[in-house]
Amino acid sequence: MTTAPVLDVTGLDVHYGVRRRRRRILHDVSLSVAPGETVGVIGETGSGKSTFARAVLGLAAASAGRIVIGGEDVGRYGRRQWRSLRRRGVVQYVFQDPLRSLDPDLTVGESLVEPLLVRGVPRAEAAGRARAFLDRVRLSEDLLGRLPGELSGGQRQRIAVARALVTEPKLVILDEPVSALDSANRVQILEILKELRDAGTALVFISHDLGSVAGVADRIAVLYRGELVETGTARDVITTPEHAYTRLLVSSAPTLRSAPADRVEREALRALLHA
Ligand SMILES: Nc1ncnc2c1ncn2[C@@H]1O[C@H](COP(=O)(O)OP(=O)(O)OP(=O)(O)O)[C@@H](O)[C@H]1O
Repeated sequence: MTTAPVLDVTGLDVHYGVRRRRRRILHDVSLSVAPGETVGVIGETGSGKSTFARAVLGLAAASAGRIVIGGEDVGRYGRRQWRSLRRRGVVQYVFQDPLRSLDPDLTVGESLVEPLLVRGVPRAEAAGRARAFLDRVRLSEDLLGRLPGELSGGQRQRIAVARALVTEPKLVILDEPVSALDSANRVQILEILKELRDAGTALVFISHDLGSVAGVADRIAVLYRGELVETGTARDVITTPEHAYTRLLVSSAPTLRSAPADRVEREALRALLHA
C-alpha cells in the first residue's frame, strides 16, 4: 500500500516582478514529501529556497505548477483558506527570525496554548500540552509568562519550534531555523528536531548549510539557480553526489568528509558550473 504524500509539488514556477522586471525565480520544481518524512532543501544564497517555502505556504504566487498539501490542492486558496489550513493543523512554519513566527504581544504560554484552543482543545489540557512541549524543547516552565522580546535568540527559536509542533501538524516548513543561532543552540535545536521528527510530523528543512541538514534529513533536495538539480536519500547525496553543484557543496562541508576538502577539486567543479 502506498501512502499519499503530505506535500506534493509538481512543476512549480515562481516569478517576481512585472513586465520587463519580471524574473523567473523557480523553474519546474517538483518535490514530494511522505507523512513523517524529513526532506532537506539546500542551496546557495539566492537559489530560491525561501521563495519555495513562501510558495508552499501561500505567501508567494505560483505562475505554474500544482501544490497539494494533505490532499488539498491549494493553488487557488485565498487568505482565509490558508488560515483554515493552518488552524486545522495541516501545515505550520518556522522562519529564521523567530520574531516572524511569534506574536510579540503573546507570552510564551499564550503562544503555545492559542493554537490548541483554536482547535477546540480544552484549556486545562492545552496548558498541560504546552508545558510538556516546553520540556521537549528543553526550556523551563519559568518562561511561560515571558514575552518573546524577553527571551534569548535560542530560547525564542525553541518556542517557535514548539509552537509549530504543539498541534502535531502533518507538515512543518522550517526556513533556515538554525542559521541565526550560535553553535551550541544550533546543535540543540537540531537534536530537538530529530526527536520531533520521530513523532510523525513531516518536516521540510530549508538551509544553505548541508552540514546542518545532513544529520536530520531522510532525503535531500538540491536547489541550484531556481531548479532542483538532484534529489536523493541523504546518504546517496552525500556519498555519491551526481550534480557538479552538489559535489561542490559536499566537498566544501568539512564535517561530511573524512579527508580535508581538496581545493583543486573544488576549483574544477566551480569551473564546470560556470562553463
Ligand atoms: N519580493 C521579491 N521581489 C523580487 N525579487 C525577489 C523577492 N524576494 C526574493 N527575490 C529574489 O529571488 C531570488 C531568490 O530569493 P530567495 O530569498 O528565495 O533565495 P534564498 O535561496 O532563500 O536565499 P538566502 O539563502 O539568501 O535566503 C533572489 O535573487 C532574490 O533577490
